[in-house]
Amino acid sequence: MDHPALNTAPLLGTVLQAGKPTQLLGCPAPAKLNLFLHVVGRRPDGYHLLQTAFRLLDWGDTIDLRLRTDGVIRRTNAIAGVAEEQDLVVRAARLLQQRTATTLGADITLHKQLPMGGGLGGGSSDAATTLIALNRLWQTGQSRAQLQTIGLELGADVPVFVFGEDAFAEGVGEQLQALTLPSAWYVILSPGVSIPTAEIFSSKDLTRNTPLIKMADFAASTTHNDLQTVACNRYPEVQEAIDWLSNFAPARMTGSGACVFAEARSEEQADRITKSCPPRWKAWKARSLARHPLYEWLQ
Ligand SMILES: C[C@](O)(CO)[C@H](O)COP(=O)(O)OP(=O)(O)OC[C@H]1O[C@@H](n2ccc(N)nc2=O)[C@H](O)[C@@H]1O
Ligand SMILES: Nc1ncnc2c1ncn2[C@@H]1O[C@H](COP(=O)(O)OP(=O)(O)OP(=O)(O)O)[C@@H](O)[C@H]1O
Repeated sequence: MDHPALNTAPLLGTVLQAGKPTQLLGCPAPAKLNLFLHVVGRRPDGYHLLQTAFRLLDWGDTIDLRLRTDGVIRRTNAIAGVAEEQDLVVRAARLLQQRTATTLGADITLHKQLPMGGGLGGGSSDAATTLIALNRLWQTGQSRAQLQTIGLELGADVPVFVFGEDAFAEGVGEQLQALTLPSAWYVILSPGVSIPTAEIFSSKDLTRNTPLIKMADFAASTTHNDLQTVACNRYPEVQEAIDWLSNFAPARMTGSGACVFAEARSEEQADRITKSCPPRWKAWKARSLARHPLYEWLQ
């Protein structure tokens, strides 16, 4: 498929008398990959302690936000499989409204591109972009750290998108250290199944005792994704996709699946691999993103 370049220049829209934007259109919500994912323990509340490396991609959803002065928050378009009240963009907006006690609201339009239940963090990234962009639209003055804390209430994957850089993560994924990685092209393959994250984490077959590694040691050869074995046993399509992609480059699953990925040697190789993908699956190429496109919107 063509490289789906992520719009990195949201439109500020018309300006109020006070110089404040009334709409932010095309706000990017990039996908992530988990380059590796080790489950190293479990908290008393059932959440798992992880070590993982997050890589941001220049491919994702986009969100339009239009200011409302009546405090109402609503999603303006239908998204198959996600009811408005459950949508992380609506929940993120309501949480920020509540925490900052703003009287403002928003109409939110979500342009969904990322497969759901794909391990690409789509819903989490949508939530993070909503927090960052509404913080600007509503002028609610939250810092990056404050938005990361609010984001964690919505999901373990939300903070890294607010953090806005490739990161080595620990805890449940919220303890983040910036990671400097060389730029790279990836092929991402969706085997056409949607995998609920909770199902994989709650499996009795999941190993939860991978020894801790140091951030400096996370080279692909010494790491793996603990969730992959469980996902492949339950969803054979994931293993098939890994086997196929492994013909070209080392391949593994991202997050709790279902998508799998491999680093390509070049954009040309990524093109060749995506073009030869069997028709029963979808494949995309994507480039690493050094920083979240909205990084500068937070200090
Ligand atoms: C698999 C990853 O995508 C890796 O980045 C994340 O750990 C998942 O993050 P997420 O989708 O934002 O997950 P959440 O919405 O917070 O949690 C979904 C479910 O996954 C399980 N969960 C999630 C994260 C974690 N560290 N331990 C868990 O056990 C919990 O059962 C939770 O009910
Ligand atoms: N804006 C949203 N986009 C996608 N899914 C959403 C959204 N809001 C709520 N959801 C719910 O979250 C579920 C997981 O979707 P998502 O695409 O984020 O999974 P994922 O890529 O596996 O995420 P992660 O890598 O964070 O586990 C969906 O099946 C859907 O029910």
